[in-house]
Amino acid sequence: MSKAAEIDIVSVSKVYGTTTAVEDISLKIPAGTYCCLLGPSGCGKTSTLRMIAGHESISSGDVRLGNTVVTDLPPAKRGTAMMFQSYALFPHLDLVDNVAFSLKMKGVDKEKRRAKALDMLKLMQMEAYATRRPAQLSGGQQQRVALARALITDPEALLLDEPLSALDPFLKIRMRAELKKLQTSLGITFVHVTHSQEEAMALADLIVVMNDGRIEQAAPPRDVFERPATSFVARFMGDHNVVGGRVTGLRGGMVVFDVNGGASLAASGQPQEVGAPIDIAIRTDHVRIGDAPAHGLGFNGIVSNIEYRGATVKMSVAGAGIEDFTVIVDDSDFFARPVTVGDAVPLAWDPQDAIVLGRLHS
Ligand SMILES: Nc1ncnc2c1ncn2[C@@H]1O[C@H](COP(=O)(O)OP(=O)(O)OP(=O)(O)O)[C@@H](O)[C@H]1O
Repeated sequence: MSKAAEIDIVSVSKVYGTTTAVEDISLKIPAGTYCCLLGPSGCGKTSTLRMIAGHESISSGDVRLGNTVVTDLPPAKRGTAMMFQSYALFPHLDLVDNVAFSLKMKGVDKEKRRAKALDMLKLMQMEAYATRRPAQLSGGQQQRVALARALITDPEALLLDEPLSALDPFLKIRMRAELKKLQTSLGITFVHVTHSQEEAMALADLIVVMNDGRIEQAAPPRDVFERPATSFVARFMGDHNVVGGRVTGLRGGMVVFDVNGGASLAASGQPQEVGAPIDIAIRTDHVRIGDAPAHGLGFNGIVSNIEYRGATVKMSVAGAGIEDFTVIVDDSDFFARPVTVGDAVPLAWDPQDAIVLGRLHS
């Protein structure tokens, strides 16, 4: 239906008075990508999305869509469409007129715009509701109408600001699957703002993790999860232990470091200066319980908490200068050799499961 466009963000900043919301970010989103801007509240995701859409001015830098610099173009001239968090449907208009609205603004004649609006409602399986008003719809149906309304201009990129946040958990997961299907079938670029790492992992081809107005990592979901670039990313994505210390040297190709007042551990990564502060990430589900730690790949600790989660069991362990270390084991492994709070346990992991993290804000 539409053609997809690459979005190129070049050294873009957004300053509101004395607040720098977005600080000199550069990012290429390839045409046809499902991209999620992910990060905590206030990190600059929405400002970034609104600058791509043209709903917010760009303080410095440029945004390009395909071959066109759109930095100074109004929203309707950019080839983008935006779907807002609240859907922003007009309560007094029926669904056809809601969906046809932007074509009306463009001066498209009534018959033509209503026909196109019906086509869009059909695409979203909402044609049976065409004469209803938004208040007569469920949350999921309102979202479909908002999507139809955004897509009626045949945008090259669809921008979505927390599109699933108004839905209950069950509907959220269903609509998430529908969004992915829609993006795949349309083939256009989607940029979707979310603070949920689970949502981003489920949907994105490209996850852009933002923190404090900057990009910490932009990579496919599996890379972000398996090779978090920074301690912020490792903590935000979850399922990693982040352990800090100071580098003491190199051994067998591994970086060796001391945890403050505790164990000497080893990690895979670039050689670091002796004495430099270091953070490493260890996957919570890649830790073995019961294997004696060797070569800095593990430590002995005391179990401080146990949570049963059904398919898995989560344990908190403290020791060797590490206050709260999380271990997730399969339920069958746990119950084959159960431990209780207060037990001393040896923990061990493989060299590739302890990775040195980079520092963005040094
Ligand atoms: N219109 C504005 N005027 C002043 N400051 C603003 C404005 N809009 C956003 N900010 C500030 O800019 C920063 C980034 O805001 P932004 O809305 O882009 O973050 P976000 O990551 O989308 O957060 P959330 O998930 O809470 O929507 C915040 O510190 C915010 O307070």
